[in-house]
Amino acid sequence: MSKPLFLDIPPLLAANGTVHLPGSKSISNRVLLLAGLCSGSTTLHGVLDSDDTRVMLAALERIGCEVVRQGTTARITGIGGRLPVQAVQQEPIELFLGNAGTAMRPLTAALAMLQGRFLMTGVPRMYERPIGDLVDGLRQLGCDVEYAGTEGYPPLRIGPRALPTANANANANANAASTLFAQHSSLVRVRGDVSSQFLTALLMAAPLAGHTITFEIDGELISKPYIAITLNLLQRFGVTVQRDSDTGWKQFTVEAGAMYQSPGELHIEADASSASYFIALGAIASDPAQGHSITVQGVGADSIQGDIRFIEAAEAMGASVSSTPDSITIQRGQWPLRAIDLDCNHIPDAAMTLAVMALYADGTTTLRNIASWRVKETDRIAAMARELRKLGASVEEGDDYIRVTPPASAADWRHASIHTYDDHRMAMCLSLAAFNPASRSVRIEDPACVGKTFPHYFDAYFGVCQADPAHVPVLCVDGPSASGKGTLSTHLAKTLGYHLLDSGALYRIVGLAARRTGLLQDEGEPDAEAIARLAASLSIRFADGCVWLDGEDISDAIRTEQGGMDASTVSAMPAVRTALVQLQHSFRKAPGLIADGRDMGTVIFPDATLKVFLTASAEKRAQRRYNQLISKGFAARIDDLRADLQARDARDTSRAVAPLQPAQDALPLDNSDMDVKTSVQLVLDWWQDRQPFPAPEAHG
Ligand SMILES: Nc1ncnc2c1ncn2[C@@H]1O[C@H](COP(=O)(O)OP(=O)(O)OP(=O)(O)O)[C@@H](O)[C@H]1O
Ligand SMILES: Nc1ccn([C@@H]2O[C@H](COP(=O)(O)O)[C@@H](O)[C@H]2O)c(=O)n1
Repeated sequence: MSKPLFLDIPPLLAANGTVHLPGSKSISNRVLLLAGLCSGSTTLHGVLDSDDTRVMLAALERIGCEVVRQGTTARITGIGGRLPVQAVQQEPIELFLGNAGTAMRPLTAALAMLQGRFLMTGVPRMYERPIGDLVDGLRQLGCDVEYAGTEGYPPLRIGPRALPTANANANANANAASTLFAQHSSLVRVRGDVSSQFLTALLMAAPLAGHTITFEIDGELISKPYIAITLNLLQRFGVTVQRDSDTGWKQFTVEAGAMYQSPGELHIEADASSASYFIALGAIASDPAQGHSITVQGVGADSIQGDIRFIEAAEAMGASVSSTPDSITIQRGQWPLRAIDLDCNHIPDAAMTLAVMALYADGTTTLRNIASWRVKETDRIAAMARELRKLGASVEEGDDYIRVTPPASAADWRHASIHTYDDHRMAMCLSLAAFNPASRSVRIEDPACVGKTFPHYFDAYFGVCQADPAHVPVLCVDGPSASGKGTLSTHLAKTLGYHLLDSGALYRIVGLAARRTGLLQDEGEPDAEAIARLAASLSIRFADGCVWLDGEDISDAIRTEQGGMDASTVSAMPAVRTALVQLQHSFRKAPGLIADGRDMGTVIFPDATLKVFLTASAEKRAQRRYNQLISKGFAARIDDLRADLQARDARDTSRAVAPLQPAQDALPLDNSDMDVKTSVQLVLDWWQDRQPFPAPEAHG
């Protein structure tokens, strides 16, 4: 199935717990490139695994670096400042960089300094993000960079840099050319007021020039903390950048002879911009009176990232924050939050989070000096204004500011389907709106866009958020054996981003455990109370797509036909059913639950939002089970399977407690002649009909 179209977040109440953040995107992509330009190998720990780092790694491999990845560790063997022979060719190598500004800009600068031909491409939004100032800077250094589409924007065509020899475009001549070049020095003027990534890109590429380069900044340099990260990381790779003695932000010099030197190993700290969502979460929803707090691990007081200063802004709004060198703990301080008026130039990315915190403030919040928002993944000022208005806020926007006034009262909050503009930060920021005092649910469209920097954001978020179970939506799928409940439920859970309860698995586990302990035998009457006590004592875990009993993976052991019959036997015991009720209720957690079984809609979740009673003819079900077993290499006879199914159905339907029957308000679905895709879509349509949001449009 394709990417989920939306994620519906139910009203949330509180937040408490610890979050382990992924590595910083800014640091990951910088050090990946620096490692790729070095000689020898560099082992990087804590590398962010996301869309933006994936395109960088793929590009490095294409230009000749060796990349070995294991989890969050990457070992990069670099090109030693020179393209391998196979990369120096007539036909350009296309490097697709998605919407990753942290890959497009520095890679363009580095490759333009070398002797190859490249076509730098990306997604359509990348072609709307200006790059002209970087290209101008590179051309001042003799680089051959052309626009392959619109003037001033990617895609870009890169050719070999002009070297001061008659026949300069072969690698073999590069040494001689560099010697000549080393006697030169260049002065390059760079605009500093559109994106600091241009200067970052030029500084990172400067050692490749082979001569001294001084960069002079035109206009006020924005996002200085990102330049500070660049300077810090260049230093760790052996490159010292001299700065002017006036402000330190007007002139930067990289001397001839500067060379990248691998630090051998380097640990990447967690992403401070990603921390901002959890800092805000703590400020909004971690009430110290209830003993709640949010702790963010992996980034703290020692961070080199500018967005760490988001803490100061959050404190100004009322958050109570304490830090260690590599962690931050946040609780609610002042409530409601305090409205602020802040110049956000120093925290351009994290400042978006303040715009959503402003929804919970005691007045109007103004965020200034944020013009760079307009040239990010989307026009973030316009996007933020539009989406906050949907929630009921009053928003004023200017070229470089946004002013947010929260909804006047709880009644003024509205259910909103938040469009995310393929911008990860829109999705993550706006998820915080689910703490609204009106208990309105919030829909986040295209939630997978968080993959740009934080692929497991929503798991981390819901892992520390609490909701009133009564507000957590449940979709029940009940029906007889082999009707396709598990298949349908799995697809629904994936599409809706919900948890999954396979209640049949619980009875199968109890059946297996009862048989193993001798409480269930082919002959004689089993002791139901003893089996119920056993059921209550089991340590059951669903993780990594497997079912675990006391640390043993029993996924296959419970799936046999004998397992189904044993489950059916123990499930007819009232005491066993009672023993499993609380465990089943504990699955009802934000953002929602798909519950698969026999009595989900009748007994366990009678208040479910939607109940589906799934059936298919006995012939079809037997045939499906037969196909299922044969495909797994098990011997099976279709007549025996049909008889087993019918025996199981008869026992499930006729038992005294929680018999298999449709809930009164269940919608029947006979999928005898329906494929999986059609039945999934039908149920999703029923689900959508019960939501307060308009039907979503498919996105690309
Ligand atoms: N609509 C459908 N059309 C065709 N095959 C289907 C359909 N739904 C499910 N199947 C297939 O039928 C088999 C049984 O489905 P599944 O295991 O989901 O049923 P179930 O109701 O969960 O069974 P049980 O109650 O025994 O756990 C699977 O191989 C599945 O791929
Ligand atoms: N809510 C439920 C779910 C299952 N059972 C019993 O468990 C048996 C196995 O279930 P599967 O869905 O995994 O096949 C089933 O035959 C039922 O007897 C139940 O009682 N209530």
